[in-house]
Amino acid sequence: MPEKNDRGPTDVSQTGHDVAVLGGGSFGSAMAKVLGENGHTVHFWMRDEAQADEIRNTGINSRYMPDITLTGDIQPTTSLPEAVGKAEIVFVAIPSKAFRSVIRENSSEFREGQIVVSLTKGIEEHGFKLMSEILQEEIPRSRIGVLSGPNLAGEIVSQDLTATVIAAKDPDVRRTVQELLGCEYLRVYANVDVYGVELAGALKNIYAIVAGLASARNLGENAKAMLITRGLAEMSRFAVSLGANPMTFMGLAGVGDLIVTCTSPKSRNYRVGYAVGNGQALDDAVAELGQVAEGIYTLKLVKEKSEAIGIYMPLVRGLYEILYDGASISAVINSLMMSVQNSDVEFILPRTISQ
Ligand SMILES: NC(=O)C1=CN([C@@H]2O[C@H](COP(=O)(O)OP(=O)(O)OC[C@H]3O[C@@H](n4cnc5c(N)ncnc54)[C@H](OP(=O)(O)O)[C@@H]3O)[C@@H](O)[C@H]2O)C=CC1
Ligand SMILES: O=C(CO)COP(=O)(O)O
Repeated sequence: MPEKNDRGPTDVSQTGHDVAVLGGGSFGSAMAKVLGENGHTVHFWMRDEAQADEIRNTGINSRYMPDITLTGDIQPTTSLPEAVGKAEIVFVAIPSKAFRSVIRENSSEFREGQIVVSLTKGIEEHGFKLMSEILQEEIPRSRIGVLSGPNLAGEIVSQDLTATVIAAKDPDVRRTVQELLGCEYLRVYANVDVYGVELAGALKNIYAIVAGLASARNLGENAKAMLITRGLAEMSRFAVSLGANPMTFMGLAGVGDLIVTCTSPKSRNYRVGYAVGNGQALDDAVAELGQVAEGIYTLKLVKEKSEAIGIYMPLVRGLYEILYDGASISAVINSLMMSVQNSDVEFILPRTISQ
């Protein structure tokens, strides 16, 4: 007899499903809160016993979400096999650097046909793998989805109106996630371009750092609009060259997420850029943040990859020079402004090839 959730359409028409959230940081907490409020039993895995005890006893995750109480049936655990074993659907909010090792060490716990959704917006250092590709490699018998969009955790836990995107090839995965997460303050839109949605979420972190930096330097509102729009041109050029659908970048996971992280100090990547723009060393800015800013790693990987495949990414190159080569911010800005003037929308008018 197949297990309850092993095959066929998943029945989420009723509330009260068992779900797992892996990762006890800001976003794991935000998603656990939504799922708990939506009436589901949340097996909430984190590696720190003291943190699990605190949430069990008080409903508060004081390190990452000190002002929020998690309500509903939230069951913190430090046993990943227990969380995954009890869950019909698993959401993974582990930073990209640790994503593969956590999944690999526990790969035998995932069941055939189990829905596993990545919430992580990053790229693996070796091999330029996205999280859905890691899931495909490590737990190939699961059904994989990716959630991405303009989703600041701090706003979701305050029930501020939010929209997100579930990307999956399998329509049952899309429908299941829409029904599990959707509520009066959260709308879940669907996409089939898994690679594009996922890559957009990772790439926009780079431009959030750029925008924070520009804001610290008081470059003005026109400059902000220029950076966001040219960031969009650059990230879609790169992603399309790797097989993403350009139209995905017009959606919530593309321009939507770019807008929120490039305009809000609530974004950690923006905050890192802002601190560096004010003269703080990158390492100090990251240490002060105390949470993950995926963009600082993604930047290195995208710079390398874009050079390897010959894709022009002047903002990536300029930010890299500032963060990792000690270039002066004003020199980089000057060089960007004085480079060859080119096409606005290159899907309409191809770029003049000149680096
Ligand atoms: N916060 C947000 O607004 C959003 C975040 N995301 C994405 O979600 C992902 C997670 O980010 P977020 O929750 O914000 O990050 P945080 O920095 O808030 O938390 C990171 C979490 O990951 C855990 N962790 C780190 N390394 C390991 C490991 N080796 N094994 C197990 N757990 C580990 C940390 O545990 P510990 O405390 O024990 O170190 C902590 O619980 C990122 O890719 C981010 O881009 C996506 C949308 C919105
Ligand atoms: O991805 C996010 C919002 O959509 C969160 O951005 P930060 O990681 O920069 O905080």
